[in-house]
Amino acid sequence: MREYLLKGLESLGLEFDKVIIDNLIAYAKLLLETNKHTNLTAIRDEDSLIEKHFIDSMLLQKSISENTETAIDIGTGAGFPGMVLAICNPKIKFTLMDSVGKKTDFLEMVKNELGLENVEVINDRAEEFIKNEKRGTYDLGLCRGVSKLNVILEYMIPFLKVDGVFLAQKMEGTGEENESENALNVLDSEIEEIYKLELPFSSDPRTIIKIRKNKATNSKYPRRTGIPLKRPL
Ligand SMILES: C[S@@+](CC[C@H](N)C(=O)[O-])C[C@H]1O[C@@H](n2cnc3c(N)ncnc32)[C@H](O)[C@@H]1O
Repeated sequence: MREYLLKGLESLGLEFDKVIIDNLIAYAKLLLETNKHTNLTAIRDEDSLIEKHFIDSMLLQKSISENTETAIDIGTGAGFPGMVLAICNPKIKFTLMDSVGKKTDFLEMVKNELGLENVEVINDRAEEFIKNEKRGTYDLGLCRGVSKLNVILEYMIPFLKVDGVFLAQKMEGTGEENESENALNVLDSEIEEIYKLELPFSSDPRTIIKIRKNKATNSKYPRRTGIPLKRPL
């Protein structure tokens, strides 16, 4: 598992010290172990887990600005991409949020086992947690596999500081950016870059959409819990 991870990182041009690699491996082992009795991910094979969850999360690493102090991962599930990036970036404070308790219980266990002081785990929905004085407080937003772009924009943009960045991970060719024009306008945000990338072993294509928040968000967003999904902007 370690060799496979190191080979993947090398092909992305990334290098981390031994403590970080040890933590990533310990996290992967905890996930494989916990997944035997609690369903956290459908990926059970070690190499696929490393490529499709760990390396996939690290595709974002080079897009994280050096000035980033705070990050939020909405719908982090078993910690992708947020827990991986928290381990790789110990100086950034990460909030890892999910509405499903068994997932946040697992992340709390990983945080404690690895002694990760830069990680806060929250069991809540984005539309509720925003009420906790968290509006406009994050430099970086992360979200993978939660919903369509026009839905997750409404969850995410209110959390970001003005000038903050949302790095949305998408499968290639969904064209969701075309359906998101209204959401981007209403939330005073714009697409700055679209990166087309590949996973190193399977060559599966991946897209990262870099979105910048330009102005403070109107306090009516996000709308009530469930509405962003039911009636996307
Ligand atoms: C398909 S999983 C993706 C998990 C992880 N990001 C990944 O890529 O492996 C989507 C997750 O988003 C969470 N979720 C969906 N809507 C949410 C919301 N409004 N607030 C917080 N979490 C949400 C679900 O509980 C679920 O764990």
